[in-house]
Amino acid sequence: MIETDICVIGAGSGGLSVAAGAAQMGARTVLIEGHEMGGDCLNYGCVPSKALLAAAKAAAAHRRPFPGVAADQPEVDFSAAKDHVARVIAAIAPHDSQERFEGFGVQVIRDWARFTGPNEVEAGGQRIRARRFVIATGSRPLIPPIPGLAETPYLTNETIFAQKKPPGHLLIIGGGPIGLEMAQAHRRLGAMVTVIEGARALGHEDPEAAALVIARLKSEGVEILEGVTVRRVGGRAGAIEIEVAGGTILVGTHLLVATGRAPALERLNLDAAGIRHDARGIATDEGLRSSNRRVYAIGDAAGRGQFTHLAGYHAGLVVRSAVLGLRAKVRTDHIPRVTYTAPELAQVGLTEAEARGQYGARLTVLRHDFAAADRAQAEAETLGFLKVMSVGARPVGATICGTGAGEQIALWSLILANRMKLNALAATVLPYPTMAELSKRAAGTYFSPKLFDNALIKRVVRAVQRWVP
Ligand SMILES: Cc1cc2nc3c(=O)[nH]c(=O)nc-3n(C[C@H](O)[C@H](O)[C@H](O)COP(=O)(O)OP(=O)(O)OC[C@H]3O[C@@H](n4cnc5c(N)ncnc54)[C@H](O)[C@@H]3O)c2cc1C
Ligand SMILES: NC(=O)c1ccc[n+]([C@@H]2O[C@H](COP(=O)([O-])OP(=O)(O)OC[C@H]3O[C@@H](n4cnc5c(N)ncnc54)[C@H](O)[C@@H]3O)[C@@H](O)[C@H]2O)c1
Repeated sequence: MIETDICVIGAGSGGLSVAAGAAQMGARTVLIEGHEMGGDCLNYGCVPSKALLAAAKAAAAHRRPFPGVAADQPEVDFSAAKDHVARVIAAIAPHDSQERFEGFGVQVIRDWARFTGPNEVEAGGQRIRARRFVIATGSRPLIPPIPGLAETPYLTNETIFAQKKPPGHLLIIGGGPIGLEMAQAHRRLGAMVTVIEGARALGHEDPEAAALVIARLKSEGVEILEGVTVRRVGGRAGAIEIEVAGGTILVGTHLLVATGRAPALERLNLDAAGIRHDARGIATDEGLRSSNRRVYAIGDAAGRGQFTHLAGYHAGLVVRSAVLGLRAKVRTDHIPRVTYTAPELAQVGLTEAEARGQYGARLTVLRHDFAAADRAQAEAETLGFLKVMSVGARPVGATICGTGAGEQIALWSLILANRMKLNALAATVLPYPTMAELSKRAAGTYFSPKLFDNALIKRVVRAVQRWVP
């Protein structure tokens, strides 16, 4: 029997942050991981996908004609690109390693944890009793009940990055962030790619921004079928067949299923601890506590969104509450998200449609095309736009679509997180020429009519000019 202050289940983005914080602040901490340290993000998610996209971007840069520079046909070595992916994971892995966490004083147990009572779990042949538990078990691929799928070889995010040979023709079911990032990466690395999306690709995103991404992928040769129902899947490795509504049969060599994620809760025996949950995740209050007050849930397992930075944010709140005994209240209005296709699609706060629904006529949308930025002209990267949703001078959301959107959204994340007004940007001096200037220009667009189309100001200026020596 181990007695501890904090027991964290799952050593991924969320669990590692809680364990590191708790142990370094002096709480006795146990961390239980059933599979690989680092969780999905490091091993099967963000890290390998961004590394593969980076290799694909390098290939695309060769193909891109630039004024005065001829494009060429790059020689793509798919297996070397995969070696890059493995190297990146290996470079980051020590940061998430058992040794590093043991160095912080965390007791790490490598096994699957299951609750045996309201304040006890079992793992590695030991019983662990804790004052507080944190469930950070992440999510797994949600596999839809498509006839024939279970009998057909298919890939998910857990297996695609280990493929060393390039797929001849990759069929992807699902046009969300996973589907589209993998579609572009594989297309740029030489594969034929077909995406079959049942509804709208990137359907949660601003439609104008999603359309820009989809148009670019199509122009690079990715076939994207939207509003298409998959009726049946069949075939064998190297010869996959997908029958869609209408009877058309799509043929490819490999199949990737990217149709969403389900919280990974099955091994936890949650009922033994009285922890309420449903298909979306563990039910939590605004302090991230479950129906069992000793137990918190964070990250993908909490069903409030699936991002590494969200899991990290949850972890910070739990350290505040469970370790320091302070009040913690979760916010959602300042969480950004980025789809790392080219162009990137970045969002923080409300989209235009959401903001219109909430604020109606009080909403002002400040919009600028990338082409308006001198830097975009210099880089020949003029495709894209920035849109800021503002109620009065208080921004409630920002959408950026284009090269570097994921970096540019940081400014708006800062503004929304700190509930700053557009005045803060107007008072900021940004270096010229940068893409960030577009953000400042959005603030300028809000204030200029108030300054330049204002009869009172004109009268004041005339008076000042008359009387001031
Ligand atoms: C292909 C892909 C690309 C992605 N790209 C991005 C991105 O670019 N940016 C971004 O922000 N997010 C991205 N995500 C999402 C991101 O990976 C997740 O939101 C994040 O990993 C969630 O962190 P977590 O701590 O909740 O879970 P995880 O990081 O998945 O960690 C959960 C851990 O718990 C362990 N576990 C599960 N059950 C038990 C048990 N009973 N006992 C012990 N251990 C257990 C698991 O083995 C796992 O290691 C991506 C996801 C995928 C699939
Ligand atoms: N860049 C990032 O931050 C990043 C990258 C990848 C994943 N993620 C996270 O992981 C989550 C999961 O990604 P995802 O792309 O798997 O899920 P998703 O839920 O975002 O998208 C899945 C898509 O599949 C479609 N779909 C579902 N069933 C289908 C069917 N039977 N036939 C055809 N289409 C079907 C849905 O309509 C949807 O558009 C994301 O929502 C995100 O939170 C983040």
